[in-house]
Amino acid sequence: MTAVGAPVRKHTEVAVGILIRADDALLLSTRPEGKPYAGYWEFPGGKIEAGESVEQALRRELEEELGITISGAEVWKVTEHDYPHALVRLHWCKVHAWKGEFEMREGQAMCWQQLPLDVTPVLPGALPVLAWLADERASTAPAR
Ligand SMILES: Nc1nc2c([nH]c(=O)n2[C@H]2C[C@H](O)[C@@H](COP(=O)(O)OP(=O)(O)OP(=O)(O)O)O2)c(=O)[nH]1
Repeated sequence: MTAVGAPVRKHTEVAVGILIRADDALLLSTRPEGKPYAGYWEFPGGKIEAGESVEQALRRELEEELGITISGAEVWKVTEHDYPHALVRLHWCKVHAWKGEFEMREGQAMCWQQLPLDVTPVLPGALPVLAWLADERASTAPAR
């Protein structure tokens, strides 16, 4: 329940792309200088602007940040995280196909990672999704 007189925090809607390479590696990049949690590893994406669908926002963000173009994206999971700077609602999309060469247009670092990740620190809002991805992989791994 919201306390009487407490300001209601509005969600910031965010589109996030889980780019998955043919060998199952996941793309992570660092948050650019000047943003909250600068230097933390995250999945690429950003805020959904007024009038945009998740897919449109993700396509725009990946072009702006990475210089690649995706054709389609479907929401896989929706999560929320309450940061001091914002209450975010994250719309997670798995992306298996894109066009173009990766270009770090915001000065970020990028890397392809298998699970478990060996980069740190990772944005806290990404941790539940990393756990689901790991569970999914464990349950689909071929039996020995
Ligand atoms: N891109 C991305 N954002 C995430 C992840 N996990 C997570 O909690 N977030 C949060 C951090 C931020 O509060 C928010 C994304 O906002 P942002 O500031 O990066 O978005 P933006 O690029 O549109 O920023 P700007 O235009 O305001 O500079 O979502 C993640 O894995 N990737």
